[in-house]
Amino acid sequence: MPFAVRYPPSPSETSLATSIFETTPAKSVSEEEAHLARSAKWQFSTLCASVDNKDQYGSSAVPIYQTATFKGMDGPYDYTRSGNPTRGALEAHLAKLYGAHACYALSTGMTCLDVILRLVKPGETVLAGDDLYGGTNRLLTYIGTHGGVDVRHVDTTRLDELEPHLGPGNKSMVLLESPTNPLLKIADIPTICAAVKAAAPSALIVVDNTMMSPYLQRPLNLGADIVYDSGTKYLSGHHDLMAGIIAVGEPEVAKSIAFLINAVGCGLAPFDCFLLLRGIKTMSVRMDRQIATAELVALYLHELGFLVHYPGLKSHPKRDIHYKQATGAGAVLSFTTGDKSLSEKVVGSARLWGISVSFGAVNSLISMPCLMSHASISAAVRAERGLPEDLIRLCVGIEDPRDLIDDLEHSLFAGGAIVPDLSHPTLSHPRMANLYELGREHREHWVIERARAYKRSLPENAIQKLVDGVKRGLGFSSIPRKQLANEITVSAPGKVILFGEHAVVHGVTAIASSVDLRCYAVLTPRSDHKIALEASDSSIELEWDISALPWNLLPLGGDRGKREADKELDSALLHSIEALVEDSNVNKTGKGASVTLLYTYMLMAGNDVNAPGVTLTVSSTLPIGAGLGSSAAYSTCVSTSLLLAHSYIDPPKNGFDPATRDVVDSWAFLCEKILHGNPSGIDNAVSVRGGAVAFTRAMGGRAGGLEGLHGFSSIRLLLTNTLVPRDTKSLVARVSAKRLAEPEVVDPILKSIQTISDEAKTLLSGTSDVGRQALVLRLETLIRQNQVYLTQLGVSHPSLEMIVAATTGEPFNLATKLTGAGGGGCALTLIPDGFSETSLQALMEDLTNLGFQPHLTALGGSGVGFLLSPTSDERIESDTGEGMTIPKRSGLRDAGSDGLANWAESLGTWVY
Ligand SMILES: Nc1ncnc2c1ncn2[C@@H]1O[C@H](COP(=O)(O)OP(=O)(O)OP(=O)(O)O)[C@@H](O)[C@H]1O
Ligand SMILES: C[C@@](O)(CCO)CC(=O)[O-]
Repeated sequence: MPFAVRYPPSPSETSLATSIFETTPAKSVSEEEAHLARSAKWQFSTLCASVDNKDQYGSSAVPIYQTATFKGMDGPYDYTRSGNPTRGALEAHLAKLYGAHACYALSTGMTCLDVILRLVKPGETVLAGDDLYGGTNRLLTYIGTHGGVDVRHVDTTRLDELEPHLGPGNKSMVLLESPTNPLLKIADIPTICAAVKAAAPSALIVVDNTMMSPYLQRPLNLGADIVYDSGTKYLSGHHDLMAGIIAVGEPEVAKSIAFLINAVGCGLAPFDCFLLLRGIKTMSVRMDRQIATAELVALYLHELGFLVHYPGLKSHPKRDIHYKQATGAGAVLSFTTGDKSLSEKVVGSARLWGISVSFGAVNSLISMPCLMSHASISAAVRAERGLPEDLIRLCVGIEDPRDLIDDLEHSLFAGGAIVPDLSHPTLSHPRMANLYELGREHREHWVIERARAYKRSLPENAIQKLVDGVKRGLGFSSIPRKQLANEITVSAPGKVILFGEHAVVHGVTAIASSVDLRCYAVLTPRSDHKIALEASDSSIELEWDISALPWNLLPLGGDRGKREADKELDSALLHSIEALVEDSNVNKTGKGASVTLLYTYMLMAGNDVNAPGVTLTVSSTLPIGAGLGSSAAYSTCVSTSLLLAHSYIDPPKNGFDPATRDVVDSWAFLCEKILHGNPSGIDNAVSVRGGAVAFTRAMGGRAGGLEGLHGFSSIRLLLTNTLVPRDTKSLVARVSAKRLAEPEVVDPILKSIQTISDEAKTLLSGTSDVGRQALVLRLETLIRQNQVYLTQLGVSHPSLEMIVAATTGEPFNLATKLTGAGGGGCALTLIPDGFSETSLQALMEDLTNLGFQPHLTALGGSGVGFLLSPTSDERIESDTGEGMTIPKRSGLRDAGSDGLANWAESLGTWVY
């Protein structure tokens, strides 16, 4: 017996204070067994309504045992903190609903998380989501900073983001939620549970099921160990009490939870248990109505052209996964208007929808998560986690859907988000006898008709553009389509970071240089009004109808005449493009590359009523995802070619002038935000401008800095690719999460890296009077120090450590660190001037034998390049003897990685 306490009676004991309540004569064993067999098949609503109550006076409702203590020594109860009959009845009832070994009723949903987190010991890891309720985030941050727990925020709806954090030796707790709140992202719970258990058998999987309740989803059956649910929401349904539920599948875990609840004293008070029991009886009936109305509200907003997050909508990218694990879409949805102040006006105009936090009650609620439920998460972290500031959350109650849609329509109209469509036959909406008596199709028809009487409010010129765009897309426009006259051929280099990766994201200076590996791209005109992407390295061949792109979500307002890119991504447009690309059968590389191309194309086309159809063909000598800035080189190529195609910049005759480079850089940075999440901007800065730089990101009102370094190019570096794939976006997010959780550990590391970069900057500025040999020795020391700090930041990898060991030990005695985001990818080794060729060959052979790919790189070199005056296209004779043009894109496709640089040179004159 591990704990010397008396537990509250467990539901499996069906004790329910039998000795206190039992009055009716005992049934025969066979009669009781037959009843149990039949009741095991009861439907959920029957289970909700039938509370097992054996009151001594036959009371219909479970009595409230409003007492702190119980007399005597032998009864099942002594003190209400440890157990109470009203709570016992509630817990037994909940265990049936959750299909749990045991359920516990606590004072709030947050208390549940607090108790569960006490199962984690200092040094262990908690993997939590990145779309989280603000209160959850607050408590996790606290246990991260005060409990010595390694709390990491990753997108737990994505297995590939979770997996790198799991390991058999890494005792962890994984917190899942599906759908997430408030973005309604879906995690494939059974698949994630199975993968977590396979990779880390000792991990405890915890699911916050509040958005679904046991009516729609029972995660213990899907592989979870512990489930919690804020009883304040659907279970109680009336917003008149606070409660939390923990449901557990295994007796051992149940014992620990019971111990903690008793020790802390956070069991639910008897009166609240009574209220919660009462609420549960009507849960499925309430929720049926709430879900049916939520579906109508989601459809209504979708029809109006808003980006709506709701798993019940056909457009939800993970709708199928959701319905495999849950039986309904729930009654919470969210949408964006495209503008924060517009959203505030809409929310402020609501009357029937109460402006309030929380959800699940019979009354409908409207809120702006960034200002309310998620306000305790800083704006920067919200942005990092992709929570749009203009997001409106709707929590649908049981009011009549006609009134709810009426009030929402009024709010959207009063807030300026929609305007009446004067061409629509009627703006009056005759009330239907009873919407719920109509079949689903009729209900949806009512909603769609209603939405069609309005349209999203756009400034006049934007409406004209939209109309033109639609006409063009449908092909009955008289507007002649613009076509690119020629192919546009561009290239851009990758980069190597010598000092300061990751720290640079947080405002520390980093030192980097372009490398002799490049991405090449050809933008080819096409006449079928499509946009296509071909990437031969990654076998991508995709195309989209330009008219099928989500033009209605193009951000409005702002100065669309300006050439520079916006500073921030428009989340509504981005999500919609992601959903479009999600449908194509393509890997992660292809998805990122496609979303980047389409997003950039659309934003630029927003200024051009007549955007041309194009195919972008890319190929790269850079390894993708290896820390050498392949994404920045790709981003620079996409930006430059599209800027030229949309006539934002002129074809450079004598090379790119600084102002044009700034324009290209601003777009490349926006592309990097799509691919990276939270890039510092160093990779695109180097790719666009070439050469070597000291880069400091502009942050918190402080101006950034970009300084050319001229003592750099003669340094020889060996780059060794571990061939371990990884994702910059999640590594950057991991460091941010660590900083959030452990600022006292991370901030001093950042400070030390700043000192390293400061010294390196002086050494490499070309003005340092330190002798060459001393300079190289000093750089080697700085490289070793930087690697230690990167390891402490958690971004090294066993493969990188192997390279460090192979290069730093005898006989080579070199200095090595990871470069770029780490977690695999590449290591860089400084090759001092006197290092013999024989030793270098031996070293490269050793590294190759270890399974790595070493590459001696030349540093510095040109930034973005443009093929100026192409030699006449290669011509070949066809069978008929007629000349046929071989487009450059075929040359690019066929050149192969090794032949790319030669192919590019053979084309003609490049300017940079
Ligand atoms: N040649 C290419 N073709 C298509 N997409 C590419 C190409 N090069 C890069 N990308 C895009 O960039 C992504 C790789 O970006 P990621 O930031 O993970 O790696 P990296 O840029 O090589 O490393 P780092 O940012 O650490 O230097 C790919 O998944 C893909 O979407
Ligand atoms: C890891 C990082 O510092 C470098 C990636 O090449 C991220 C960035 O600066 O954007």
